[in-house]
Amino acid sequence: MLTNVEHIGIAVRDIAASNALFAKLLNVQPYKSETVEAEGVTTSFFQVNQTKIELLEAINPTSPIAKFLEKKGEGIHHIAFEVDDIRTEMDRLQQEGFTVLNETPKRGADNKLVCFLHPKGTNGVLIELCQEIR
Ligand SMILES: CC[C@@H](C(=O)O)C(=O)SCCNC(=O)CCNC(=O)[C@H](O)C(C)(C)COP(=O)(O)OP(=O)(O)OC[C@H]1O[C@@H](n2cnc3c(N)ncnc32)[C@H](O)[C@@H]1OP(=O)(O)O
Ligand SMILES: [Co+2]
Repeated sequence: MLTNVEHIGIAVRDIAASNALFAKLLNVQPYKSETVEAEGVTTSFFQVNQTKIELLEAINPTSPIAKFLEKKGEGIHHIAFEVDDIRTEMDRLQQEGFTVLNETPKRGADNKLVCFLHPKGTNGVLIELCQEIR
């Protein structure tokens, strides 16, 4: 079951500059910064009440973020939904005809297991599912 929007991912070119910008905008400092080598990204997380924003900077030219910035420029990269059981949701969505981009859940940032749905099957929006690692 999808429970809530867990975070909105924003692709940025310079995470230090964007951290300062979003700290000013949201009036709060990022609560976490984390590099996820397997995804080719450095992230930072801001929280405003129930809403989380994930800033993403590419750490190499083959990162999905580097490709996204090249094609579309900075902006919203994905919407992440929290799920109670990621494997059950991956199976359900596959049966519903969505293209799940990884066969098994992978380790994301902020203590989560994650998977992605191809944006071509979701009206051009990259969807992330995430489940807290308990
Ligand atoms: C930090 C971990 C984690 C977390 O815990 O929160 C993250 O958030 S990691 C975020 C970064 N990781 C990912 O994005 C992984 C999932 N993405 C992918 O597997 C790929 O990026 C992709 C979506 C399959 C696209 O890869 P690829 O086909 O190699 O790239 P192209 O550049 O050729 O794109 C093809 C096509 O798709 C469009 N596209 C790409 N990314 C997005 C996007 N984020 N939103 C909407 N559309 C996207 C791209 O524009 C191309 O379209 P056309 O040009 O019309 O063909
Ligand atoms: Co994310």
